[in-house]
Amino acid sequence: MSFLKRMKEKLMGGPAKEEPVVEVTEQEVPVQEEEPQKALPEVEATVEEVVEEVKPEPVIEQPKEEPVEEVIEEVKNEVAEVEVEQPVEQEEQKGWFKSAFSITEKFKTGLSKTRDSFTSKVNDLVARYRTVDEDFFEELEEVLLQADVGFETVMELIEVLRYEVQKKNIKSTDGIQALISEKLVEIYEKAGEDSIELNLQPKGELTVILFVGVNGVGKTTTIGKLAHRLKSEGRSVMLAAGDTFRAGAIDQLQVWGDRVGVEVIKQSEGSDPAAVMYDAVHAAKNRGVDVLICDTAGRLQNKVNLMKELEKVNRIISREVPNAPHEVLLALDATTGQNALVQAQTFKEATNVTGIVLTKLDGTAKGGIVIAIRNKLHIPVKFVGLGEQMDDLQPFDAERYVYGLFADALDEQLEKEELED
Ligand SMILES: Nc1nc2c(ncn2[C@@H]2O[C@H](COP(=O)(O)OP(=O)(O)OP(=O)(O)O)[C@@H](O)[C@H]2O)c(=O)[nH]1
Repeated sequence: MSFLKRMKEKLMGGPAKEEPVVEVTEQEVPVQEEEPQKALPEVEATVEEVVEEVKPEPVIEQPKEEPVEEVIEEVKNEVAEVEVEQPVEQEEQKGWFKSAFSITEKFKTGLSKTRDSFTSKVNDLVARYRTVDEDFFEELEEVLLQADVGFETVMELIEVLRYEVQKKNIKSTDGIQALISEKLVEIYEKAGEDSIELNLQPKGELTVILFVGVNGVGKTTTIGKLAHRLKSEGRSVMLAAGDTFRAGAIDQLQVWGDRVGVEVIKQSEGSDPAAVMYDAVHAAKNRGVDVLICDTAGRLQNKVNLMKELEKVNRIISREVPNAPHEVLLALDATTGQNALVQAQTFKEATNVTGIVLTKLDGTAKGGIVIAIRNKLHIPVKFVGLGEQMDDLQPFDAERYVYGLFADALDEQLEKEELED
């Protein structure tokens, strides 16, 4: 079976394997209603501007100095913006009964900025070069580099494509997008066998998830979305407000806690994050909570301080819960491009990062960063943020991702294949 047919079967055929199914009866979920897709903002920057933007900046992030009241007000507005129509209880009943197709559509919508820029250039190349030759490969290389796929990966991909083209005696560029997609998935999957599944303990045993990442990457929002997701799967969740440093961070997490309907363990601003973790772990154990999600401060004055802070937090958690934290998730903002890679490198050296959550993938025209992160860091991208809605945090899926990149060209190619059969 061709790559495209296999892909179609997976992406359109029934519930996605990795989507957990909530234990609810059919009566409780009468009809699967699609939530309206929020229109994405226009691409604001040209590729050249975006290239300019990704020049690495120093990793050091200074905390925001906004007054607490302003931050709380801002967060309330943000939360109000992502308000879904049904109240949380109703939404929970509905669970995560998303069809494979609707998740695929989320990737397609979320990657539309990248598609508009990167993919339209590939399509343009295909239209200009009727035959696959050296000039075609050179231009393709350039387009891939501009999409932040990363130098090594681009070189590898071009080499593999050259080999395939020769082996299969491919002359025409027609349908080359399918071959690029297939090889991108192969390269992505080859980079690591490790699972993107969260390392969750069996129900009844406490799982501790630590979130790290610099300020402003969307850490708090992601914690809120993940709490909602886990709760919708039937797990009890608690949050620990370990970012005691940034003004307003505790209140911001509390707003999300209220929104999702989970308890937030906190202390006053400026207190020791390790003390908050200690309280939170005890509270979680006493209440028999399934998952404790811990926020941490995003300050990176220097690596030594970061290491010390994370070491202390880790030590407290692992002393109270053997083998915890079970996940250390690093939140990275996809719109910061190569800077996200620099941040990831620093965190990787400071602590044992087990997975990456790439936020705001919908906000960048350079969605190739997912591949660069995977290949450079060898840390699985476990979730991607594809928008501001609650369920726009999705487990990463390489096939859905490449479909999101080349949707129209792949649909067209598949149609041709099916007609030929
Ligand atoms: N479009 C889009 N926006 C997102 C996504 N994730 C987060 N955001 C937005 O990014 C903004 C910042 O997110 P926050 O969670 O408030 O991040 P922060 O408080 O500035 O910083 P930290 O919590 O320290 O990361 C908010 O407006 C979020 O709605 C995403 O996947 N897509």
